[in-house]
Amino acid sequence: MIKVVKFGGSSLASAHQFKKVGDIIKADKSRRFVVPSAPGKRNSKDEKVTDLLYETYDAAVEGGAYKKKFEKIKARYEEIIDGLALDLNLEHEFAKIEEQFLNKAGREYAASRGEYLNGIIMAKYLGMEFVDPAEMIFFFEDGTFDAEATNKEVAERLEKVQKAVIPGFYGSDHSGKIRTFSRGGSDITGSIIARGIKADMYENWTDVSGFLVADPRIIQNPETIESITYKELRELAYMGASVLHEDAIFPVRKEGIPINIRNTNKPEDKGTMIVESTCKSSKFTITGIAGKKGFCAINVDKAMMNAEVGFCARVLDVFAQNNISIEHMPSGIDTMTVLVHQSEFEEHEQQIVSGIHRAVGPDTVEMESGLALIAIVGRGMKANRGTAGRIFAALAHARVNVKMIDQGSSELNIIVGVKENDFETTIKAIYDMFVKSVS
Ligand SMILES: Nc1ncnc2c1ncn2[C@@H]1O[C@H](COP(=O)(O)OP(=O)(O)O)[C@@H](O)[C@H]1O
Ligand SMILES: N[C@@H](CC(=O)OP(=O)(O)O)C(=O)O
Repeated sequence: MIKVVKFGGSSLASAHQFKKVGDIIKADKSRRFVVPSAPGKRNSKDEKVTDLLYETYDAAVEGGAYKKKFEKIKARYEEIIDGLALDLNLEHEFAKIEEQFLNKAGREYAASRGEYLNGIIMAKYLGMEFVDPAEMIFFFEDGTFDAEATNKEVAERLEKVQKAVIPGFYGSDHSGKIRTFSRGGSDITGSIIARGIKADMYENWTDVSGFLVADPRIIQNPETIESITYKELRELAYMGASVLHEDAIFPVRKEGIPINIRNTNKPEDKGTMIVESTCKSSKFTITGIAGKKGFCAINVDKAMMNAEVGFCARVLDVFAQNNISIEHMPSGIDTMTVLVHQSEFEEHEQQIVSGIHRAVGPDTVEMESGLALIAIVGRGMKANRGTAGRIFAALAHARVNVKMIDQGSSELNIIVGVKENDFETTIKAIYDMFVKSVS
């Protein structure tokens, strides 16, 4: 049995947390490949080292005062090294990093140093080999991940390695420049390593006892999901359930490796198993609820649009021309609605409206901003009739005005669109209807 274990920033925020992590790794010999994140927040008011690195780099590049922030970063690592009583001095590493900042080595280089330094400390603490992901996790020049070259290199590089610490979040492009995944990307590194070494299990250790039915910041003490499929998880992660990066399932999915979400602060809890498929039915009709704010709906109306061949394609082409990706597209006989991320759309708004006029000559084009989308996800929905009806009933009862409802063809998810200020109420109403009232 070989396990890859990834520890998130909350699990490595201090020497106290590092000790818990050390105990977890030592408790199971199969935990041979360790992927650490950078130190996260020690409490809700604290700062993540990754954020401090971005800020320090920006200040250094702009010629501003950066030294104080840089000292803050050093202090975070010193607290860990001293607390673990390690014979380790990172002064030369910090000197190199400062020099690289002043040479404008890039924001991605800056952010990656959080994981790099934590990896050095972790390797020393555990007595394991340190393997730099810059040597085996590759990106294309445009910043997208080169999965196949990476997989080959990881397999070759780690073939004869018994145990290793491999920092998360970064790699390099083919010119040798350091590149990072998007925020939360150490989850992806863990998955890449698990695929490359054909691990039996990818354990992802965080500060909650698994994937919860809803965000614990919205629902108090939500139920834990015992098992969830890759597909369900992808839907929830994409819609804001931030416990696992939405792209982290792709590498392990190729090898059918399960992911186990575990709690560093409660290692006795079993957590959540994320699997390709399972015959276990979920405890409730729905597996989970997640949502995001910040959407805008563009409603295009034209009498008899359904008789015009290629109408939708021409409208969508206008969005594509402006490089805007589309989230959802519910439609009626004489109307179609396109939902997009408001932050991406705003800048191109007027070009898109005039583009739609030129492309299809609509009667009206109207916009509604400040929308939230909530995904209700569950493999159990297929077998249970009336889920959409129950969602409507729950929201009517909670006095929420439903702007849109869209069921995926896989019957795995239903997306509800509401005003942003109804976001929390909507999640609570759905949770109460499907989970609280039956548990
Ligand atoms: N459905 C959910 N289940 C569990 N945690 C969730 C969910 N939705 C949001 N979260 C949040 O995700 C956090 C864990 O993710 P993250 O902060 O990235 O951890 P880490 O630093 O360990 O990588 C939890 O503390 C919780 O607040
Ligand atoms: N440290 C990076 C990458 C990461 O995955 O962190 P965490 O495991 O704490 O979410 C970030 O803050 O985005």
